[in-house]
Amino acid sequence: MATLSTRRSTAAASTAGRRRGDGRGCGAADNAANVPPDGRSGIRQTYGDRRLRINPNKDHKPDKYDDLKSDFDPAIFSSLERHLPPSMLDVSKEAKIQFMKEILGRYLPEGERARAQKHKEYRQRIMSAYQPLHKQIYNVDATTFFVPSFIEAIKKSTEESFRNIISEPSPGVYTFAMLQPSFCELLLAEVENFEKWVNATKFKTMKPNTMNKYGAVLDDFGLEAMLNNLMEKFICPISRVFFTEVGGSALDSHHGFVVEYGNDKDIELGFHVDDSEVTLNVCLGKEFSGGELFFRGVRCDKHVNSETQPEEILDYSHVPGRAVLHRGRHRHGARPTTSGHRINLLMWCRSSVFREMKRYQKDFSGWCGECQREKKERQRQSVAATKLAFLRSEGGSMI
Ligand SMILES: O=C(O)CCC(=O)C(=O)O
Ligand SMILES: [Fe+2]
Repeated sequence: MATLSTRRSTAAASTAGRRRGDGRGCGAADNAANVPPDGRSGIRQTYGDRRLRINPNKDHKPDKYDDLKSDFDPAIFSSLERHLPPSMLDVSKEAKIQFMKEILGRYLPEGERARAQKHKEYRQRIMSAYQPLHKQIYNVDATTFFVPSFIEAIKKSTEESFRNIISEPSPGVYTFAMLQPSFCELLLAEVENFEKWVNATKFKTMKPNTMNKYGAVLDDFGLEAMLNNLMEKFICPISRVFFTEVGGSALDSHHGFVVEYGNDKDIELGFHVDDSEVTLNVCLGKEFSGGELFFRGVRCDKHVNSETQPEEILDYSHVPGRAVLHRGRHRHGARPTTSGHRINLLMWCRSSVFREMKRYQKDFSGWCGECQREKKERQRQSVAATKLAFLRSEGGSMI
């Protein structure tokens, strides 16, 4: 198997630093697991338990950080405060800030800080000059964006309501009708309008990620708040049910973009994993043939190039308006678009809490197919060894 790539966004801040909104992200996590941050400061010695909680404390009312000068959005601090260890919830605001800055600092080391600032300025330059074509798509309006079956399922937000609209052609790949054709058209027209503006003004824009040359980053020209809302209200309810073990209950930032394929665009997309915990991929149109997604099983970093098992093979054909939701670590690629023009909306949804936790784990058998296979093999060998020892001792006692 060819060595697989990990795709990254071309922008700087990829994790905790970009979140806007109400500071709640995905809200409650279900499975408890504590996260030990590697505290390096005096704070660590002053207070007892330094471990973050994966379950946000919903009863705790976080401080307001709007006045805080930091590279991170104040909402991140309010959101993270709910994950602080119980012993830290009532300490001074300054102590909490110091502790949280240390954790967040890991997501934005020195070099990246400058790049994040540049990226912020880049966005400001675009947004001060670009005139949106369809202002109505800059705020989520469920009835014009989504098909009724999707809205109904989200209203109930139970596993059963999701299973009614979702098909799962291979474990961990969920597909469902999501976007109205009229919304797809508006979004396509907005992207086209943005691209026209880019060409007319010769503005040098960033590529959507390290592997796609054609497309646009929606977050860069004003759609970040809308997409954040979409993630919180319409993706989190689903990912909380199907992707809890990879931070699906605690998504708190995203990278939103469109990719374009066709004759004079990208043709195909190589085998890769995404820089996301959960990826939403929705085909917007237009008319095309080819461009199937191929999936080859979920893998952790260590096993990213390990063999595919036959049951992990899936080829999926895109249908306009239909969403595919999968773990970012689900290895995949896109086959050549052989005719026409294909444009897909992508949201790489991330969880800073999950990324923090992952630093302290070695066994990912909760979601990595190869970790699971190795664990089963260890269990099989241990049962076999126990049986053998038992048979030997039985044999011995019969003599
Ligand atoms: O072209 C596609 O549908 C796949 C896109 C994709 O995997 C990605 O952008 O991460
Ligand atoms: Fe991808």
